[in-house]
Parts: sequence; structure tokens; C-alpha cells
Amino acid sequence: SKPTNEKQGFSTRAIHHAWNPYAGTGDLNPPVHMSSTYTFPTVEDGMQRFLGEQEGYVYSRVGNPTTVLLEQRLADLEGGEAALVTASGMGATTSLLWTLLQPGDEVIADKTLYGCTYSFFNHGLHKFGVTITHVDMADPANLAAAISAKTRIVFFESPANPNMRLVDIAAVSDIAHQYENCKVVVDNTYCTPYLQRPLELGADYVVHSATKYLGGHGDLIAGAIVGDAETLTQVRFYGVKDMTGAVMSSQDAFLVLRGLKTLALRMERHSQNAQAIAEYLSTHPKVDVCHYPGLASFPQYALARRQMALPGGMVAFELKGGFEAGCRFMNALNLITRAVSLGDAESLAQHPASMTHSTYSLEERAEHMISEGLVRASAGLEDTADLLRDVAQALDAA
Ligand SMILES: C/C=C(/N=C/c1c(COP(=O)(O)O)cnc(C)c1O)C(=O)O
Repeated sequence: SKPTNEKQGFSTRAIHHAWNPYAGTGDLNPPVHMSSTYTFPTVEDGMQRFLGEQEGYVYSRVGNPTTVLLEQRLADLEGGEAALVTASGMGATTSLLWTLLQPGDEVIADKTLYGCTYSFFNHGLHKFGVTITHVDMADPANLAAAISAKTRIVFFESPANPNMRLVDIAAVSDIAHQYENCKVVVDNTYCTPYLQRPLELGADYVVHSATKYLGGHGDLIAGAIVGDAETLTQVRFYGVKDMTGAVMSSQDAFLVLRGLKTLALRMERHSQNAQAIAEYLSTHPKVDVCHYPGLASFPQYALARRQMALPGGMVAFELKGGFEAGCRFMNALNLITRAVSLGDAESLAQHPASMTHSTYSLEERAEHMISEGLVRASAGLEDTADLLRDVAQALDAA
């Protein structure tokens, strides 16, 4: 086919990028390479590969044809120069930050983070001489007031897990880049590149829990980092290879490649279902507040419209009856499943204070805007009417 300089659409690239089905054995679908190690025709070939002087595979902890294809595809979708896939989302965040940071550095993080990310910063990095400072990045002025020459990383999620707070990626990146050594890392798990591409807005790195929407079927744990090729090479040969060993299996890479083919379709449906659930909740007498970027009542609605293609599949809400009512609501659900994680075909509901954000103390949750009564829902791909019926009957019981 004659090459066009027209950039193909998101789904076309999510299905086809970097795979030539006419090459090799002609597989339409990329195969799973199940080999832990790779052969060298001569010992000199081996030496040159280890020195990086010769293209080729060495050992699957460093790279594998199936994971490398997924990396090429994710880099294209996020608009980055390179990507590196990992065993989990935590593997992505830890491998990147162990590579970038050293004692004496400072990380400035938003007030709301996924629980284990919060724990890695405050109970992990902190032990190794890295200062962790949390600021409410919903107002970029708070970052400007806190940042200094020792700030190496600015880290946030947008929307944040679990309270849905947004961060203005472009504004925060501009402030961070007033300091030449400061890099912006955005956890883009909630949005995926279909809804939001942080690198195009000025961020330096994106991390993902591919466990969630990218895989999209609740059948794997995986992660990814996207950014500049030079740093990603360092993360591959130091962060993952030596510091964390957080390697993605070729089977999981195959499943994430398969998930990407329908990512656009799924995010459209997740958003439709979440919007319907959020609108129903926001008018219900038992609901105190519903946090959803697609509601005009959402405090950062204008930023959501500007920064996100769709409002996404995640909804957070609080009942007037507080934590106890939240428990009655969740225990009364029949179709929506009580489970942590998110981005699955199955709709899920969980209680952050006692589950995904239980790594925070009671005081820390209050300080970080994670209320005890908050319920987090991940709107799946089921029929909207069935989901609304389940929410309605569970609210009656709340
Ligand atoms: C049980 C897990 C949940 N989340 C995880 C998560 C990770 C960590 O991702 P792995 O679980 O290591 O793939 C990273 N970044 C974000 C925004 C996340 O939500 C959950 O919230 O329900």
C-alpha cells in the first residue's frame, strides 16, 4: 500500500501498529514468544549483543519479541518516543523512580494517589533518603509554592484514584519545567491514551497499570512506562533488569495487545455507563455527592472538558448515611461486583478507606481528601439499564 503521511486513527494504530502480517510465517495475529533466553550464532555475536553493538535478543528479562511489539504500540498510542512494559503498574512506577531518583532528591506528589503508590513513596523511597512532599495539585499555584531545585519528580494521577480530582497537566508541567532537572510523571491508568495523552500536554513520562483498561478483561496484572527513548533504555537495563525485576510475561503482553484492539470501543461504553450511573446517583435523595468529570456539577468540569476526550468509566460517591450506608449499598449489589481493581468488562464497586487506600492511616486519608464514606465504582460494559436497576435496588437497601 502506498505510504501516506496522514496519521492513522487511534483504533487503526491500536490494531495494526508495528506488526507486518505478511512477514515471517505470515501470522495475522502476533505470536507469543515463549522463550526465556536467546541464542548467539557465534560467541562474538553474544559479546556484541551484550555490549549493545548488535541488534537482537539476549534474555527475556531484558526484552522479548512479544513485549517489544506491545511497547512499540503503546508508545505510538501515547505519542511517546519509547515504552517499556512491566509486570504490574507498581512495577512501572517503582522501576521508573528507582532509575530517576537518588538520596537527597525530592518527589512532589499530588494529595491523592492509589494506596500502594502512596506507600511506595512514603514507606519505601522515604527510607532511602528521598523527600516526599504532597501538595493539592488541583491548584497549580500550590506546586509553584513548593517546588525547588531539589525537586526531581512531580507525580500525579488525573483523575485521581479514588476521589476523581483532576490535575491540569499542561499548567503543572509548565511550572515543573522551570527547573531543568524536574520531570513530570503522570499515572494515566484511569484515562488511557484514548481519553488523555499527558506527553502531548507537556509531561515527561506516563505510567500505567495495564491491569486495568488497557488489558480490559480482568485477566492479567501488568504495567507500562512511556517516555523518551534514552531514559527508557536506562529503565530497561537498570530499573527493571537490576532494581525491580518487574518483567512482563509474553503471555500477558499478548493479552494486552489483544485488549488494545478494542480499547476505543470499550472506553466509549465505559464512559456511557459511568455517565448514566453518575447522573442517576447525583439526583438520588440518599446520595450526598457524586464525583464524576461528566457532571456539570463536577468542580473541575471545565478542565475535564478541555483535557479529557470522554469523562471515563470511574465514579466515586458518598451516601448521606456515611460509611455504614455505603456498606449496606455495596452488600446489596447483585450485578455490580464487590471487588477492587477497575477497568474490567464487569462493573465493580469497592470501599477505598478499608480496601485500596487502607495503606493510608485514618488521619492521612482525611489529609489526602479520601473520605471514609466514599464508594468507588468502575462502570463496566454491561447493558446500562441492568446497571441502573442494580444501583437503584441497592440504594433502596442503603
Ligand atoms: C487493586 C489495584 C488498584 N489500582 C492499582 C493502580 C496501580 C497499581 O497497578 P497494579 O495493581 O500494580 O497493576 C497504579 N496506578 C493506579 C492509578 C492504580 O489504580 C485499585 O485501585 O483497585
